[in-house]
Amino acid sequence: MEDTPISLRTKSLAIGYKYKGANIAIQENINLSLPQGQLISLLGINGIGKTTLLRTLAGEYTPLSGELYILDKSIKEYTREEIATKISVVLTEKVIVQNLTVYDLIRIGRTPHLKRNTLLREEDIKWIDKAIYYCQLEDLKGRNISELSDGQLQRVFIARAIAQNTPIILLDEPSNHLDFHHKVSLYKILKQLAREENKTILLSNHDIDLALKLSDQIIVLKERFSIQGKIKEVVQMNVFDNFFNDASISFCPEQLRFTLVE
Ligand SMILES: Nc1ncnc2c1ncn2[C@@H]1O[C@H](COP(=O)(O)OP(=O)(O)OP(=O)(O)O)[C@@H](O)[C@H]1O
Repeated sequence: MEDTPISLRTKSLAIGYKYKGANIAIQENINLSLPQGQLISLLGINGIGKTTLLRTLAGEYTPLSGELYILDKSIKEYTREEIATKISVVLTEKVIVQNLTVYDLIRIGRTPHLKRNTLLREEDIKWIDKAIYYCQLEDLKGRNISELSDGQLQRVFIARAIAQNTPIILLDEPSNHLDFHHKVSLYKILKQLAREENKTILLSNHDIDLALKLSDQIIVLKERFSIQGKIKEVVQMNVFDNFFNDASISFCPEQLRFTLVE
């Protein structure tokens, strides 16, 4: 496993935003090394910087300092179009274009691979079909997206990212509209996808219990540091003790879950 190729790497990365011309850092010294074929969960309390990190890794925000490498090449050496062939992203805010079918929306995922006005090729159709298969959307593919529930729509956006067929997939809270069964099912689908298609999949998530049971690795963002590793290793570092800064919520390392102290 140690020799697994690394798809995404950061060195002393600082992330944040610009405010009145000044750089405001949210997190500094982030060192990540995300391997191929693995599902990695990004965990941290509200407002700690998960979305900012995902947007930075996706090339939407410029790092405040440090280095970011996609497939061993600095992100600075990629054009926006090239990044879209390496990284697909599912964010929480979704632009909804009315009058699109589920199939049409998934098909948009193929855009980075198509020359202007070209018809879908065999490869494009193969990836759209794979995305429909992974996200179990066969019965919905002809429906108008305006008729879907939030949870169904969420699956369609994930399918669009899968259709894009990039080595790296980043998802911001992809399970937030899903019931427990669909949350578990999403984790299993993403893990299967990571394994079968050798993808690096990073998702942010507030379902920490599920993440600890179903991910290959986790990244935990805390106030002054971040850590990445296999579940057991990270749990042993006690990063979940007093995680929520609330004495009534306690973490049980044996059961890998939080409980409410009576
Ligand atoms: N453009 C911006 N202007 C001002 N503040 C910002 C901006 N972008 C992010 N922040 C602040 O940076 C911090 C991190 O935000 P971010 O959305 O990355 O957190 P998060 O971990 O994804 O949170 P959540 O779990 O609530 O979604 C927050 O305090 C947020 O208010």
